[in-house]
Amino acid sequence: MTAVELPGTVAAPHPPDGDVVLDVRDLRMRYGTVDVLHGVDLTARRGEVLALLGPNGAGKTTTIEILEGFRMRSAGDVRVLGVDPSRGDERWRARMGVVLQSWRDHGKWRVRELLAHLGAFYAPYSTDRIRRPWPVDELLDAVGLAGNARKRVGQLSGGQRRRLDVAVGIVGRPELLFLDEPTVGFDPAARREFHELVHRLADLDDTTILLTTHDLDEAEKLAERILILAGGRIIADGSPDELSRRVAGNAEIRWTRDGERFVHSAADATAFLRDLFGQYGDDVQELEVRRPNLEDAYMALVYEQESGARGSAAARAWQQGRQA
Ligand SMILES: Nc1ncnc2c1ncn2[C@@H]1O[C@H](COP(=O)(O)OP(=O)(O)OP(=O)(O)O)[C@@H](O)[C@H]1O
Repeated sequence: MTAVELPGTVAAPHPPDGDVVLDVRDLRMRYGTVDVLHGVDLTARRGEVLALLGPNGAGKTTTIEILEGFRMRSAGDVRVLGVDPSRGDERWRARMGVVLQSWRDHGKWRVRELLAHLGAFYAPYSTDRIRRPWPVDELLDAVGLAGNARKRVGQLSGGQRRRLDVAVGIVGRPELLFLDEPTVGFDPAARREFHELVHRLADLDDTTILLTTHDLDEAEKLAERILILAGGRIIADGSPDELSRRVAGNAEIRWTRDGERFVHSAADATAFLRDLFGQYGDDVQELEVRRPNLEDAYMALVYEQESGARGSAAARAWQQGRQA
């Protein structure tokens, strides 16, 4: 049967595609009288890594908490692993992993025992394809906590504690993993190891990962798709390269000649360099070409959204003033 869209209806039917892990249409959230999400649309497929970016207070945590089933949405159509999160049961929950921003209080437990204990909850949900839970020693190795297995949780450093949070999130071998600012407090080596772990989960285990971060460099390294949430909507959805190209700014070219420094901004860097070398040849030294990156794209898109919102708020205020 073909679905017919009636005038006035918005929600399209969810596609019967086993590969679609997240399917969100027109998600809305209101706290009291304040609308935070105005109609968020997003989809994710099996094995995709998505980074959800946006300014403070944009609604990233709210969105993730709704998808996890922790928070009830105000409106919209949401399917997570084919299920409406407000109706998810234990079997559904066992297929998801969550690493929240806040710490849980497991202070007196020892690391190894805690993971073994939590892992036991997942054993009944083991399948032929996915053996649950993740064996504790392998898991400790994977998150870089093997040397701290006997420590009490309360004795861990901030970064070690965050690694434990990640271990708790993945002990059930989730098909879908939510990571809310996962690397806050990580030193550079821990951050790199964590990035390898994320690639391993996505590539080898086909885990779909939705993460939030304010570290755009991390987003660029980890995610094949970037979603920018601003003004209560997803204002951009694409690969880091696609987003950078969308706000195609000029390339910045730096060089020195006879000990003097030069900086030039050019729309067509290749043509400019051809001319530069044609004119000065070997005298051009210490050449650097910097193209717009994800950070430039993010700043431009969020600025555009915010100045548009300020513009329309001013227009509304002006209109109301005229009507008063
Ligand atoms: N329980 C709540 N009750 C009322 N308002 C809330 C509640 N939780 C969040 N908010 C508000 O909703 C908005 C979105 O918050 P949220 O934590 O989802 O944003 P975020 O994008 O995750 O921010 P950050 O980057 O700072 O972590 C904020 O204005 C926040 O104050």
